[in-house]
Amino acid sequence: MDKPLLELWNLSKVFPGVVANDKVNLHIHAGEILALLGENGAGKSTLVKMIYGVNQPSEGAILWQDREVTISSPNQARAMGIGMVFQHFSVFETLTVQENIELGLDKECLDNIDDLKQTIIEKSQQYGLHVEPDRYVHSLSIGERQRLEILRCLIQDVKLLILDEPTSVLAPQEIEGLFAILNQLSQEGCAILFISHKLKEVTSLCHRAVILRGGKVSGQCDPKQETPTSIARLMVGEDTVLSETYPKASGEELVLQTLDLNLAPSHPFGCGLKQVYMNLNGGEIFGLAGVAGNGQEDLLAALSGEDTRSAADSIQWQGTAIGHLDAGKRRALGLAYVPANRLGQGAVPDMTLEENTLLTHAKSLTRKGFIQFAKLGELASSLIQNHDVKCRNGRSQAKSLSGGNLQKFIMGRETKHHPKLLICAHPTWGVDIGAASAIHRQLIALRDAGSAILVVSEDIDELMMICDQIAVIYEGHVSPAVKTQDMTIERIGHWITGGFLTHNKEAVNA
Ligand SMILES: Nc1ncnc2c1ncn2[C@@H]1O[C@H](COP(=O)(O)OP(=O)(O)OP(=O)(O)O)[C@@H](O)[C@H]1O
Repeated sequence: MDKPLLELWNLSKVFPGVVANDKVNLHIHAGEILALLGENGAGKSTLVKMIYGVNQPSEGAILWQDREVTISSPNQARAMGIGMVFQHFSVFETLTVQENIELGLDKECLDNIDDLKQTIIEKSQQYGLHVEPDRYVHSLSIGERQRLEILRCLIQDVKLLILDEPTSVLAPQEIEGLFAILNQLSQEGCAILFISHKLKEVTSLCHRAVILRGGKVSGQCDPKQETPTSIARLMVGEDTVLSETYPKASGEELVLQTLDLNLAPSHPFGCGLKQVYMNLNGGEIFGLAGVAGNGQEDLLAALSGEDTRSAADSIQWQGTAIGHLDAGKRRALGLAYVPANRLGQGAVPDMTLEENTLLTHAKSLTRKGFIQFAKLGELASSLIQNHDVKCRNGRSQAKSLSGGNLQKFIMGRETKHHPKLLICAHPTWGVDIGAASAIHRQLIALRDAGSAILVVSEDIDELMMICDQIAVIYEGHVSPAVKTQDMTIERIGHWITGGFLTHNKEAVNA
């Protein structure tokens, strides 16, 4: 067999107080699709960041095409032919898609492209990525931003493409499209290093899987010979509960209702909201399915109070108009919110976990205007312990946590005081399979304690598992809600592309 394209020899990375990678040996051949698996905090992102030149190893060696190299920056990695799509996007909000791509290309690469705009359009069409070159990034949904990142790598001549959970916000059809591209790239000789918590994807796409545990390689397997469950067992051991079925519930008490909720798009490329009617009942989980970019962000902003442009009486809280109330006033009523964007919106990156706890629990943690630090420390520690958040302690900065661990922390913080309504976007995005089960149980327990819960997710299996009612959002329209036991995956698939619009009246009246 040929020499590997990339080899890691005893590669370690130590952060203050944390050994994130411990003597990792790993190789990948040209054309190979290698999965890198492991629980939240296992060290996957840290490892690939060393390959991409973001982090420098504390010890060990990297061999590229059989020669030892020091990859001192992402620029150097790109020049060598290594591309990476990050879990947290590294795009400039105030620039267009084309400008962002241009910034990521070195001069030599740019000189070889006659017309960048045309190239973007062609690549985008070729790979079904649907990204328009003139759109500003701040107007893109999370799914679209991720597609921009993928496109940016594909425009360069990549020999190794690293993808850190690339499919978490893509719709099923888009995932199929991406996999076709990845298979095509692999056949063309491009190596692919693929981090995912979605084990079904790993068994269908990857040629080999390496499992990390506590920063060390703990095993490897041929995913095509395994099932998602057997791989999960390799990752988390035998005792973790991986999935359950939950009895469906139906709630009586109406907590939040939208009545003809309309909202103009918040940016020129948005779709806004159109005549949205929704009932969120206590003791019930309401799931909203849909492809990213169909108005989910507008809806979440309108319901959480981040956007107060909607008519006051179009959002009712137990019969009182609240459309004009800001997020703080809605929180005071008992609304909690887990946004899609964990770092930046869900938590302030440079603040510690304690400070981030204070942000949404200020009322219970202050007396006469003074912060009760002892109480704050206790609360943050209990969130860390109860939700198995892997970090040093409550004084760790939010940005130092792995993606999944930060999500577990935010979920814990928001559910701590049994909100009357929890609005939750992508609750298990980036979370490992064991932690995802724990979050599902947490949501069900909250429901059973009487809270109303809205879950916005693109993971249809997840919605079918935990929700009591499901509706679909398409271009700012929300379909009628259907009891989960009467809903089918086929129907959701049909509605996701707007299939409910023509039958809307009949469905509502049914
Ligand atoms: N800049 C940093 N400073 C301090 N600790 C860090 C830093 N980056 C990562 N860590 C720690 O290193 C460990 C490994 O984190 P890493 O992000 O590599 O995990 P991961 O396997 O990618 O997890 P996830 O699946 O949640 O994304 C974690 O304990 C994390 O808190």
